[in-house]
Amino acid sequence: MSDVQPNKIPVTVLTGYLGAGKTTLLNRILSEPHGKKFAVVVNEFGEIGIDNDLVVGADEEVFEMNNGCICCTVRGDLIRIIDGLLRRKNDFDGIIVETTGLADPAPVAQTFFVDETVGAKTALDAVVTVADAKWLKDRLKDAPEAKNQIAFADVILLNKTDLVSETELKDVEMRIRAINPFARIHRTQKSDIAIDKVLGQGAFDLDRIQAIDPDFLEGGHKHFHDEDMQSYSFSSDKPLDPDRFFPWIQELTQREGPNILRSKGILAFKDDPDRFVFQGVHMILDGDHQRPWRDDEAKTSRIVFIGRKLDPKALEAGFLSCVA
Ligand SMILES: Nc1nc2c(ncn2[C@@H]2O[C@H](COP(=O)(O)OP(=O)(O)OP(=O)(O)O)[C@@H](O)[C@H]2O)c(=O)[nH]1
Repeated sequence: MSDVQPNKIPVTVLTGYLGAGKTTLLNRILSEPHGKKFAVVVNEFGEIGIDNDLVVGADEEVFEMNNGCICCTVRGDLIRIIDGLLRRKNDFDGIIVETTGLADPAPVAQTFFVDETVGAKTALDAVVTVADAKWLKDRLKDAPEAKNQIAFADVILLNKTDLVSETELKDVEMRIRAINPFARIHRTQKSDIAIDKVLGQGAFDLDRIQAIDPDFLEGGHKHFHDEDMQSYSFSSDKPLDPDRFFPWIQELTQREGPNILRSKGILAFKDDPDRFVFQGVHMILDGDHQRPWRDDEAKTSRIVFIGRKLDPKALEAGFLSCVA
């Protein structure tokens, strides 16, 4: 890893559309034996914080910003968190900001130039975008955020290569190149990549960004938000019955998969001492036990759905029907 500006703390902005593999990459970075300590800032679109609970690493401090898009309402929070971090000297080697899948990375990157205190002490090392090889093509058609995440990237992980053919991979690579001819592209599965291909890149190029976005250093920002995008989260303090939950979620995501872009949850099943983490990207589901529930935490099941044309009443009724 090269330290490009030795007196400044390097910042990596981790972006990519919903479910592309950002948290998977973050966990890889944090789990590697690099001897470095990172401060991590995560931002998610749902009302109930789930992402911070999915980030590994006891040594890392995870700052969570919910209830808003990092590029808009919570940008002040980002500045405050980073400002607070900067007051603590020599405490960490780098900052990693994981944005929501729906964030436009431009205003996030802008924070590190426009805010004086933050700008004086940090250096934006790279915008790293994780792209979902299976779904990116569709999102480039209907989600401008996905396109901006590619356009602003210095490094792109073309992830989930296991889900597509070589021909499809070449096609999506070509589409990426058409939007961004400069980024380094790495094909990955489960965001598996050497850390020195992601951190310490010294890759963020202000001139290139100003060529895309001439107002980049102006401070204000105007950008598109998908007003149709909804997020609903539900929770229950009563244990769930896995024999009810899995058939329900299977049927729901098969039926509503195109509209449910992302679902995820931390679940407490009856007679199960472990937390179960459930993940869905459209109709592709995944899940695993994470760790035992601790005595000092409430065994609350939390689930979030992000998508379009969602029916919150039906989702809630379905979720609550899974209570054991
Ligand atoms: N098949 C396959 N699944 C993957 C791969 N990488 C990640 N996943 C799965 O995709 C799902 C989403 O991964 P995350 O890392 O949580 O994605 P994310 O970008 O952080 O998601 P959001 O923060 O919700 O936008 C999880 O179930 C992962 O296990 C991959 O290369 N192949």
